[in-house]
Amino acid sequence: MDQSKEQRILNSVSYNAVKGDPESVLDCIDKYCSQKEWAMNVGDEKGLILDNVVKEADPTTALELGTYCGYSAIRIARLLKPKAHLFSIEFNPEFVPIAKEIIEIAGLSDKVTILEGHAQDIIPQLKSKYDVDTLDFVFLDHWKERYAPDTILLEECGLLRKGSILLADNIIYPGAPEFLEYIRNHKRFECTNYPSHLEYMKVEDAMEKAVYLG
Ligand SMILES: Cc1ncccc1-c1cc(O)c2nc[nH]c(=O)c2c1
Ligand SMILES: [Mg+2]
Repeated sequence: MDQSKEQRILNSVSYNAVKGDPESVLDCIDKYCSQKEWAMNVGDEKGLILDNVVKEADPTTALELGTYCGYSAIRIARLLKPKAHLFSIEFNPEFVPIAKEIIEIAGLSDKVTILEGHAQDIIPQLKSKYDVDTLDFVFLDHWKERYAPDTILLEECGLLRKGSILLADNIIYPGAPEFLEYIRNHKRFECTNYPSHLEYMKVEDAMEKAVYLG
């Protein structure tokens, strides 16, 4: 059976990255995906926007929708303060073990819990099953059609508090028009747009930050 692209990314990280060094894992993935095989990691350019918003949020509890190979989980977790934690939801069973391994190589397994399944099934369990109170930061990077319904679900489950910061990837490409419509017309969100480019490409993309006003 041929290896998957994600397995090849893991092979490259395992061979080239410095164990326990998140920056070297990120650099290795960015190098591989810009030189060898494109993959849908948030990447280095949008990754800097993600870094800045995570630093602004300085979250105690963070949630990511869409783990993929763990690249953005590493970007987020490497900036978390000692007691802080990131929950990352991934529905593709092939990606979960690869992300776990890459996060382990980065030395961040203690700060990240990967939850396998669909966000709409796991979000309602975060309080009861995972002892989450409210979320300080949420990164939406799973499937554009789910950005709006899952944002509504987070609010309905009482997981957002005054000042919770949401950041969404791929606002332009592949695009999330329903989410933009929803979040920009919803009076309880304060939105900011960050123009950028699709990972590893010269194609236009953007990220949208939305602060929950309570
Ligand atoms: C896969 C793809 N092909 C061409 C252009 C863009 C994409 C693309 C890029 C991303 O950053 C994505 N992030 C989360 N989820 C996605 O499905 C996704 C898809
Ligand atoms: Mg993305």
